[in-house]
Amino acid sequence: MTIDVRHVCHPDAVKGFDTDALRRHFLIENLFSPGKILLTYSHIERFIVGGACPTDAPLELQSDKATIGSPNFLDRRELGVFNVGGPGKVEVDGIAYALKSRDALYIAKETETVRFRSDSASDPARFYLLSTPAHARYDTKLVSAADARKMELGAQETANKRTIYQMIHPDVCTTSQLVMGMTQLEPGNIWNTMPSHVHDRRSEVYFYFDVPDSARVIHLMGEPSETRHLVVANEQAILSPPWSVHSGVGTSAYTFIWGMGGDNIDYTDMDPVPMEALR
Ligand SMILES: O=C(O)C(=O)C[C@H](O)C(=O)CO
Ligand SMILES: [Zn+2]
Repeated sequence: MTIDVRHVCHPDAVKGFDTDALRRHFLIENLFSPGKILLTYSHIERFIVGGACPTDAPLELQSDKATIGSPNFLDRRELGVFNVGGPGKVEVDGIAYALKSRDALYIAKETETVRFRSDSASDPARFYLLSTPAHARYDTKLVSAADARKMELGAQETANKRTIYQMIHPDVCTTSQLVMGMTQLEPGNIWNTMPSHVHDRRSEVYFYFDVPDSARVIHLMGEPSETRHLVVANEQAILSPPWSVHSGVGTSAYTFIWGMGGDNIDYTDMDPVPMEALR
């Protein structure tokens, strides 16, 4: 298991970042490596973001003295897991939950052991992980895309026809602060979250997938009057601080998993940015 640590950046400092600095602070390029768990610890909301890709042997989530400090990873945290690979199992204190592609599992605070397995090493599961600190324990729950609260948004004419699957969401699954779901664009549609917004009371992480090898997503970030962009390839993630706009456009359709933590668990708590304010 590896943990990369990222610190918080003030927006005034980010104005002067070049492409390398923007990518080093806000883009997570590698989330999956066969037979490994790769993690990034961000001081933004104390998110832990990563991926587990088990092959022949199970992989166990372990704590880390330098960052988490408690004996078990989830002693004071909760965890959202989305499978974006082949079928697999997540064992939570000995109970196995089967996750096919796009199923999610919320794992409770105070869980002692979490193990990831693939059903077949030739089609390994790819478990995307997002964890936040938690003040209370709620039940571990498996949520499939069919169980999600769904919202159909946008139109073909504006190239933003998409379905939002709210999965680890207060109407579906009770958590301390973690809210997660998935946005899937219809073929031929490329824009998410436009008009854009900020969510000052929460920070977010976006994991982009279903991006063809030859395609990229242009993720917009920065203060509304001082935008920057990151060019994102398949299975890469973005750390989004509360002062940053949220919007993105692809060179083809894609899917992304959004995850949020912060001062409330109200998905709709977003401040729209008027188009004329964007620069
Ligand atoms: O396409 C969209 O619109 C979204 O996916 C909205 C996100 O869920 C979001 O903005 C979360 O902050
Ligand atoms: Zn958003």
